[in-house]
Amino acid sequence: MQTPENILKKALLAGQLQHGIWLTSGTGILAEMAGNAGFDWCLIDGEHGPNTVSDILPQLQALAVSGTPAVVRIPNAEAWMVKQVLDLGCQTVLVPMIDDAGMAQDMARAMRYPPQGNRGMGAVLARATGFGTVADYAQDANEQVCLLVQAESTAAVANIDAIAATEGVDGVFVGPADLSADMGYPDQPDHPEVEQAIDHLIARTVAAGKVAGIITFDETRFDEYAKKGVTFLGVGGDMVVLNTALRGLAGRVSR
Ligand SMILES: O=C(O)C(=O)C[C@H](O)[C@@H](O)CO
Repeated sequence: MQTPENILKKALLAGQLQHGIWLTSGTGILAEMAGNAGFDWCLIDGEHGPNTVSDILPQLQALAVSGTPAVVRIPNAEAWMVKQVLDLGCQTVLVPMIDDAGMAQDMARAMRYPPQGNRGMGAVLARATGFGTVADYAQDANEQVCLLVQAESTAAVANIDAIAATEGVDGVFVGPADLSADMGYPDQPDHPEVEQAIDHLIARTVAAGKVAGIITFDETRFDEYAKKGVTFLGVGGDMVVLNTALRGLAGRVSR
């Protein structure tokens, strides 16, 4: 058994637009459904979804069966959280609220084994190596992991060039909701000043040769972001889609 190739990282680094869905149900059954739906990736959200590592495992297993690459967003920029999800077998990690290059570098180091980083050795005990089946995991893992950091504050806007230039950061994901709140426009990601900041973050990330990402639930904006250079494009959330569909059906049949 070989270290699995991170096909999502390969596609993103090749500049291929990859559409994905946020998973916040916390269940393997929804992960299985989303994994078989046809998205390029599915993100298990540990920040805003009820997803502990015990909840993440069955979702990773369901996505592995579907063949859809998994991404895990950890709740906070903590090295121990990175270690847990990588050892679970996740290869692409999204880290929220990265404000400067120092934070980005800490996460880049947590993602990789020495000498590039300080990820603890122990995957031989874990699902990432098939519990010791993958012989060369320690040699191959650094190349296959993918770190996406979130720029979603005024500090991140000021520091975007240093964040994007950080070695070991593969991409920068813009968080419109948190960015708008930090700019003083909560729940107004479409505010002109927020839009300007979003465009700046995307442009500087692309200029640095890194993967640019964002999420929007507005289907009319997918092409716009793609034209700006976004390749890691979130297009919705599982529970929002389900809630909308349920309420729509109920509304059509209610007396
Ligand atoms: O700040 C944001 O926007 C994000 O980080 C994405 C959100 O968490 C996502 O759930 C959509 O609102």
